[in-house]
Amino acid sequence: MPTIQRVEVQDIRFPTSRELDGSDAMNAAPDYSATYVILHTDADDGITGHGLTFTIGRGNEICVTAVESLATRLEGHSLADITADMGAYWRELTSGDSQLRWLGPEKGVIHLACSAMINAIWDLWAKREGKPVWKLLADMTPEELVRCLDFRFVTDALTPEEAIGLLKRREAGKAEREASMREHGYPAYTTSAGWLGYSEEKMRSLCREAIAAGWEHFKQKVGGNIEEDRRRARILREEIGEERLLMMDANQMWDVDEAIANMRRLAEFRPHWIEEPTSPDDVLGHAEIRHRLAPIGVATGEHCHNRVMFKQLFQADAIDFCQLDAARLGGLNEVIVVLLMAAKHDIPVCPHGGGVGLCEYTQHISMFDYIAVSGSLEGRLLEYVDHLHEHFVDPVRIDRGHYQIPDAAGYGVTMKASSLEAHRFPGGSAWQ
Ligand SMILES: C[C@H](O)[C@@H](O)[C@@H](O)[C@H](O)C(=O)O
Ligand SMILES: [Mg+2]
Repeated sequence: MPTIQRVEVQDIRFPTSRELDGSDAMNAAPDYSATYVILHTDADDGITGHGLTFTIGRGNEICVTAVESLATRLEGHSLADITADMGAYWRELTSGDSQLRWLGPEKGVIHLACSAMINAIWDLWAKREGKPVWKLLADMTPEELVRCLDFRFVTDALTPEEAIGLLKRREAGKAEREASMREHGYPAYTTSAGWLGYSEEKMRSLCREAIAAGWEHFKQKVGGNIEEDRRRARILREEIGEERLLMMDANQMWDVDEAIANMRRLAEFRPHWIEEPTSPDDVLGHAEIRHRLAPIGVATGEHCHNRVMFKQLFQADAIDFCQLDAARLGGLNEVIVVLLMAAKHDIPVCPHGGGVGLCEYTQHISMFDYIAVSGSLEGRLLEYVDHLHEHFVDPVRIDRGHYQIPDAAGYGVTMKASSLEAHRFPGGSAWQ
């Protein structure tokens, strides 16, 4: 097994704000960006580990600096030593340097940086095993998987022994579920038609294209002027009809009472869920909204920064859908802890997709979740956003609103060298 010799990090940005792709009420004009990590080893097999975390433009350079500050905690480690006890290494990277930990702890820029690095390790590991990450995980025994996890701060909700029990109860049927993923793929919804900055004409034509391509579930951005939200909801319902699902996403715009009042005015459009109705840190606020808005579901997670926050959201019965983020949690290890807690609480996980590379990551997470953790598709939909996939060596493949199982070895976010070159900030040609 090789030794990781060098952590390379790049500031990669895409000028998505020019077309208002990805725009919402809180994030008016994002430039989808990646703090992009490449792990170089001493092996002569040409294999490098690629990981990224997602930001929306300015400040990406801060995240790049955070990776540079953490790099010496990874350089010089052998992959074998890391993977032999990855739970221990995960804790070492996220908490081993108490001065750096002070910047979080386990949240914010420093945790985003850990995420990019940890996911790059998984990519390297899976590429060397010749497997996609979902398969690397699904082929592990419960004990091997649990050894990758750090249960610190969540043992009151989930112990390693319980986690092994949860995984064992899904061992029967794994092969059948894997076969079913290969045949049918994983069901998804699309956010691409509903960005807040899009005109009525653009929304209508994107809805029509999406329906023709087989999409059944749509998400709308809300949280602007409530009359405008209602107008856009009416347009979307006109286009998608009464039967297809419509989700709404307020991107944290409202106070608790405001969220309830506004959603009551949007209820006639029959939203399946309201996403990020308020501050992502307000666990009890989400519980209150959920209680008062039922049967409209409450969803959150793209800004939920660690397993402790998710633990509380589950314990407080605050959410109906867990939208964990592959690049905001501290990489795949922490994602799996959240998948297990969600399974214990019977909360469907519908990961946050989009950005740059998030769909490429989350397909592995949801397929692994189905095969080995939850064993169910009920209430579960992967998010799909139709931007920037052309920059990846192995982009996601969608057929009739379903993600097709990824076959390429690794964690999916290896970008084409030409794309990295063109989008390097500020020198790349996309920024001239
Ligand atoms: C700024 C981003 O595009 C967000 O609007 C996006 O992540 C969104 O919340 C989503 O749920 O996909
Ligand atoms: Mg969202």
